[in-house]
Amino acid sequence: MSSALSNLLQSLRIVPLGHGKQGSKVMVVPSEKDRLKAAEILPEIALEEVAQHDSFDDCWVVIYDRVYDVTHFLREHPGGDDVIMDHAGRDATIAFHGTGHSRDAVEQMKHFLIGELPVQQRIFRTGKNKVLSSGIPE
Ligand code: HEM
Repeated sequence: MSSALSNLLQSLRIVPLGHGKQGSKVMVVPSEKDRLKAAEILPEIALEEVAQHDSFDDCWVVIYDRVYDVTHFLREHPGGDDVIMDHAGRDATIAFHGTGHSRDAVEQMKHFLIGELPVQQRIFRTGKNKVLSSGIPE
């Protein structure tokens, strides 16, 4: 296989098995994001960084020590954008918990997960992500 084609396939994260010697089988390599997810390794994001994302066009919130980028979800949020904007760039755990979100909502959150607080700033989870409080999302 030419190196140009090989480079193109690599940039598309498609790797030919056996370097083309075994026919046309290909393997799709998971993206960095998928690999982090699978390994449950989340980038650490400190509260000071979260605080920089406190606007309608760039909105992060912390819920149970995890950081969510809800910028594109704001307008779709069934509870309205204003209730989330009240906590933009800050911890929204108590408000989120107090609203009594459904299991569906907790599942939906996973799409917006971008990181977790450093261990020293966590309230709900220990260093190994052990849940400290009952009833919080795994
Ligand atoms: C990633 C974060 C969030 C997600 C994915 C989410 C998702 C949802 C969903 C799916 C619902 C519909 C009802 C349900 O299924 O429980 C809902 C309702 C609601 N949410 Fe959120 N939400 C988020 C953050 C927040 C935050 C930070 C607040 C802050 C107060 C909030 C307040 C509400 C309220 C007031 C309702 C309406 C409840 C009702 O009218 O019965 N949500 N949310």
